[in-house]
Amino acid sequence: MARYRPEPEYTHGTSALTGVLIANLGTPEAPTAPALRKYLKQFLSDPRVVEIPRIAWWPILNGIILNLRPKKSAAKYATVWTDEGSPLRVHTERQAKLLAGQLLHDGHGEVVVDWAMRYGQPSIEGALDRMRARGCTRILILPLYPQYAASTTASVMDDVARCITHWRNQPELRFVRSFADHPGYIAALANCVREHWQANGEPERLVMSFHGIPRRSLDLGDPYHCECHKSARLLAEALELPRERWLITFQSRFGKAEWLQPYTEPTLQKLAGEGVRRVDVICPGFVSDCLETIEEIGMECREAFLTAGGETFHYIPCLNERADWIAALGKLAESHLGNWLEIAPPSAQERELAALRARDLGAAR
Ligand SMILES: C=CC1=C(C)c2cc3[nH]c(cc4nc(cc5[nH]c(cc1n2)c(C)c5CCC(=O)O)C(CCC(=O)O)=C4C)c(C)c3C=C
Ligand SMILES: [Fe+2]
Ligand SMILES: [Fe+2]
Repeated sequence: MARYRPEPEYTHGTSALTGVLIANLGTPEAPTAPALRKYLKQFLSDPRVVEIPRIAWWPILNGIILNLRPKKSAAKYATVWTDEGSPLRVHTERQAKLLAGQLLHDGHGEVVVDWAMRYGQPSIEGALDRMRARGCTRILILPLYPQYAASTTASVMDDVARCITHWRNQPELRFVRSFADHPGYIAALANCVREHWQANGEPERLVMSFHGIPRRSLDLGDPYHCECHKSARLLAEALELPRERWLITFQSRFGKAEWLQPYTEPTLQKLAGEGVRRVDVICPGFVSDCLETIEEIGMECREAFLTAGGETFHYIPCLNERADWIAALGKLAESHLGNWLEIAPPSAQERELAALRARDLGAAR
């Protein structure tokens, strides 16, 4: 096959459309050891995620991790799995559909919205191919990671670049790098906390737990740690919380190396030991509930806090499908779409011509 493949459909300049591609991490197909093995193999083979030289990492990954972890992780996934599937996948799909509705509501009905996962299905490659087939020549990539990290955001960017390497007619691309300080995102988080407190009363401490990364990444210049601190500070400011009532922690440590500190679970145990009776935990780095929030925070950390002498533990859910968050997501997308929104969508006649050309091209091949 030619290195640069023929375009599947002929798209003429004037029939070009604008698209938004929502991307998230990805999740196994089922809460089973074989599905986990496949997922973890792809995930943990990404050099953006594990920055250990291949020669040293392969034997550990294939010899130890992929033999032990799938079974253990599958059991954890089984505790959060729903009739519709993995929570992360369910929320991401719903968010993409709601974003399409929001853009329509905001008067941008001609924008194509699709969604994909960095690992597993639906893949970024498949989504980009679908968008190309629909005539998108301008694509905004919107990773659902509020804070930039090389292991997440940059990995999405790498994969998009890899996917279009073989395209002849490449799209114009834009990326949302991060939205850690986006006013709509912060306001939605604050509303979520306030509503929780109106219904359940206030805790002694609000713990803001973010997914960790290796400490070494921070030393090498990854801005993730800084962006987490910014989001947390802005959320505390929006809630008018005095400094002594909130704290930042990092969860989901993987392996033996040092990760960003302080760690979530030991901090909760320490708080209980110091006599703090009620904590609320929120995970502002995740916009969708998933294994790491429902199971790790809502189950494991709850247990750890209560066992250490704490009395009341509330996990405040992620933004998920909240209307204020979807409206913020719409604003975020619109601000990055910018002048693309001013380009007139193709007319019915232009679409018809493009379809005819595609047919002719198909016949000519
Ligand atoms: C091995 C290193 C890992 C790094 C670095 C890492 C960074 C990172 N991850 C998220 C978001 C999520 N991670 C999730 C699960 C998960 N993460 C790791 C490892 C690293 N993450 C593993 C091995 C797993 C799988 C579960 C397990 O076996 O423990 C999830 C949940 C996915 C789901 O299906 O529900 C999310 C979301 C961020 C934001 C991040 C860096 C900032
Ligand atoms: Fe992770
Ligand atoms: Fe975890």
